[in-house]
Amino acid sequence: MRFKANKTLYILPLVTLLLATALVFYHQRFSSTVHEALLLLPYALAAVAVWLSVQFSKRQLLISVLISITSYAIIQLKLQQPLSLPSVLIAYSLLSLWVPICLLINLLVKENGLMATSSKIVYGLIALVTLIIIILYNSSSESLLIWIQQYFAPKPTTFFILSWNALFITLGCLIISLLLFIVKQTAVSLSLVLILVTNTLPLMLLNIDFISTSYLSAAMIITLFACIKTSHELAYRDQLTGLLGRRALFEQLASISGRYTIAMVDIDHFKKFNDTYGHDVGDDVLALVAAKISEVGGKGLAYRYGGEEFTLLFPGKDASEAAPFLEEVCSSVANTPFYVRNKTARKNSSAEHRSKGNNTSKTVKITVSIGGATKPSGRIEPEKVLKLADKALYKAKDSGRNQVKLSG
Ligand SMILES: Nc1nc2c(ncn2[C@@H]2O[C@H](COP(=O)(O)OP(=O)(O)OP(=O)(O)O)[C@@H](O)[C@H]2O)c(=O)[nH]1
Repeated sequence: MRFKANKTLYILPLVTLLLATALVFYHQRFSSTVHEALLLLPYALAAVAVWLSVQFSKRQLLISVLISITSYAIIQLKLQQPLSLPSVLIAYSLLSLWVPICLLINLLVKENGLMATSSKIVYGLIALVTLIIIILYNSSSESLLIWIQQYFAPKPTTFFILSWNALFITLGCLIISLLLFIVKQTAVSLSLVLILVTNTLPLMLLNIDFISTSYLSAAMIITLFACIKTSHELAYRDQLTGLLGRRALFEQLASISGRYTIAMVDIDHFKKFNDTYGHDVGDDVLALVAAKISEVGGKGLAYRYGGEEFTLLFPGKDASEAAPFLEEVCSSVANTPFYVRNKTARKNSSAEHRSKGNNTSKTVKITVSIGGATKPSGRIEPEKVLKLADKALYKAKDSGRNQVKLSG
């Protein structure tokens, strides 16, 4: 399922990051009781974030939360002493390696739910990395200390104390997470970028008071936001087409005070199409038509109404103003060829068949009929406007399909 990012995707995470930064600067103003309570905040938020990521079966979010909270606990329990102490130095250096490596493994394996085989591989790899780190930490060997000091020792005299090597690994991870976000543009992929940032800042600027509490609380809030956004998408988006569904349409209609035009769009002879090529090919056609419909101009909003019916909504426009955009949608669908292999070819698509070039792929023309209606003046229920648009749609069907008819 893929949903294009909109502005709301960025606002809450950015506000959270700003608040976390403000907390770093102004935390001294709080009383010691508030201070104590804030130290526990990441744990409380992590508990809720773990619960929600399990509910939504989001392995990437769950692992990110667990890594973030483990990092926070280690910073609080082990790294509140001078880095010049060998055990603190080793703990810091190993943590600065463990966090980006685990986040990278989590990021690189596609999200397929908590119990998918790919997720089990992620759990196994992270467990292995963690085990190696624990063994290294407990080995207390001289050679380990020398190796760490050579490659991953913090730079206590500089502002950013993270070693160059750890920084390079983190930057590599950041670039990959940014690329994934650019491609996917989802709340989850954005949260994975920001979780990496909020985990890295406390390690880079460890000497700044309250930095881990602030930014790792932010990491948890960003995860919670991604979970909530995911649940919202599940409730409002149609999975097959990625369009908003009927619930979103009625909420939008309830919020429009002025005039608007509604158009019902219906695929022609879709039953015959399903019967000839099968339901799966029918689903592909629905997705193709949805993609065309969502390109509508005139600030029209596209929804999947249900089945093979779609709705276009033009706030502030009457039917004559919306008509050119409806005509455009109608001809754009009709002019887009749909490639399909017929039913028998799909069934018999054995290697032998394909090697003989017996792949009977053919082009099918898909058309839609559209009926539009403007909200009449006065207090009119949206359902009544939808009925008028439906009547106009029947007119378009009766007049030979592949055309637009307007009510009245
Ligand atoms: N593949 C697929 N088919 C669907 C889906 N939802 C509804 N349909 C099918 O859409 C078809 C609707 O057919 P009808 O309402 O009889 O209309 P039509 O065949 O499109 O004919 P006209 O509207 O008169 O041009 C039925 O065969 C439904 O099974 C879906 O999500 N996927």
